[in-house]
Amino acid sequence: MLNVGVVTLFPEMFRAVTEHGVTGRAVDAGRLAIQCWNPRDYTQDRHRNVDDSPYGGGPGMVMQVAPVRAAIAAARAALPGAPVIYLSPQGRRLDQAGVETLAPAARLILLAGRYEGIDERLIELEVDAEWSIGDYVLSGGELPAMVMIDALARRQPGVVGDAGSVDADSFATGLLDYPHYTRPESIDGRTVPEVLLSGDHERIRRWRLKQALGRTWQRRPELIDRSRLSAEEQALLDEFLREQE
Ligand SMILES: NC(=O)c1ccc(NCc2ccccc2N2CCOCC2)nc1
Repeated sequence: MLNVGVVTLFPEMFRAVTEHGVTGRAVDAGRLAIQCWNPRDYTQDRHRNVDDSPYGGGPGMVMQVAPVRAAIAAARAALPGAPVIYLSPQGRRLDQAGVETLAPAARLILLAGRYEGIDERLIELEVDAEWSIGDYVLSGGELPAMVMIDALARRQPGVVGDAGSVDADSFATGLLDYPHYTRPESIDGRTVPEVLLSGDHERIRRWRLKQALGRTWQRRPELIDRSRLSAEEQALLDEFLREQE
């Protein structure tokens, strides 16, 4: 059971993961819980202000400490011991290995920033880890939080139907995915590779591994350390590359 507390000004956004697909079913099955805490509910002023002008000037506004800190405190009360993760461009780059390190956590609190960011003292006082989903700037931390929730939910037992499919997930193998096909057998004259119609499961396994290795070598060679490939993998990659010549 993965229990996630999210501190966000836009709780409605998280219906994207709680009401749809694999993550929506995980919520229904009680394998995933997402509860949002809105800093605006912890403001003391009539205008429910959560931002203010930046010291030192410059464009935009900065999220104030007090309302965010109070929302985090409420989340901590509901999720004792949960680490607080801040999604930001300054964070550690999230990859599948990073997902694996986070997956064992039963409880997490995710902090989604808006405006130009959050007062640095909030990060010093409350944040345990900063993570980034990639080197690009978004309008808020909500989509990165949902990316992390989805990736972590898939690692929870029973969330993804066929457990095998998670292990075979590309990146779970450290490789890109092999090509997938389904009916009809021919589309605009393009047919399905006959090996996939052969029923020969060993041949199909080898073909898929060859495709994964070849595509990874061609598109993301840095993901492959040839010295760590098995003899079979080396042979399949060579065969793929020969066929490409
Ligand atoms: N790569 C990521 O994981 C990622 C995460 C969040 C994010 N944005 C929210 C945010 C969070 C923290 C600091 C600044 C900001 N931004 C607020 C809007 O202005 C730009 C800076 N963007 C990209």
